[in-house]
Amino acid sequence: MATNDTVIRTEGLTKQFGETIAISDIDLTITENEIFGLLGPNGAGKSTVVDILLDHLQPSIGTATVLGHDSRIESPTLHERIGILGDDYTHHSGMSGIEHIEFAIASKDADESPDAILDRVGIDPEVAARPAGEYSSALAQRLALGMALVGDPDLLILDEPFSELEPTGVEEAHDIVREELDHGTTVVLTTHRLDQAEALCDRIGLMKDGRVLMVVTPATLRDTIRTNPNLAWWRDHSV
Ligand SMILES: Nc1ncnc2c1ncn2[C@@H]1O[C@H](COP(=O)(O)OP(=O)(O)OP(=O)(O)O)[C@@H](O)[C@H]1O
Repeated sequence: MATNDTVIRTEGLTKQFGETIAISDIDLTITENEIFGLLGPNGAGKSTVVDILLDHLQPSIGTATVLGHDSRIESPTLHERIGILGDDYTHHSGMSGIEHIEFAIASKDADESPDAILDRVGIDPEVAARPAGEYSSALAQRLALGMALVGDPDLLILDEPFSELEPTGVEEAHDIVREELDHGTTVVLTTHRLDQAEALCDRIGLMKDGRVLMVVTPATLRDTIRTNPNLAWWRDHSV
């Protein structure tokens, strides 16, 4: 049974695209105030899980409940409680960085200072005034993280959020995610980087071929991978 502090619950979650089974029979319970990672190789099904949680996709079978709402039933206010950094984020090339943050603030009916958000993600005012079309991929990902932080979300969903960042940027982004957790935000993130999941997450779901093979803690992650014959992929791809 789900408890009061359950933020996300999936039961038998399955998604098929034609002949391809993208995810199969996924049961997950993610609770308040944790950073939960979905760790797996390309094609494991991480983004499909995220897209169902965000109601961007409908499951073929099974259910997902997010902040108490069935993901299949549209909720007009749920988006205001969730911060999203998708793996396919795009910016409007003619709009400046600060205009993107102002747009996110307006769309969430939030009351925040764009400058404070930009400062948190390390974009200085001069850069924020430039069109996002001129941004490097790392800067664009910082801006996307900033947009996700708008509105002090109860839930942050981050799909490969650090893929474009340089090592110091990754460290800074980890700090931001931990600060969000300290403010009571639950975080779900996907990554294919074992070291990043280990450094940041409280619990980690190991995904491969559309299944969550097991859920481990960072403390047990490497030992589990070393000793479990079903987890050979991670042994060969440990960073
Ligand atoms: N719209 C779609 N149509 C057909 N197949 C899809 C679609 N979306 C995903 N898939 C397939 O479903 C499987 C899971 O893909 P998914 O993108 O969820 O994996 P992932 O773990 O997020 O990988 P990546 O890190 O590469 O995004 C893959 O085999 C993928 O090709």
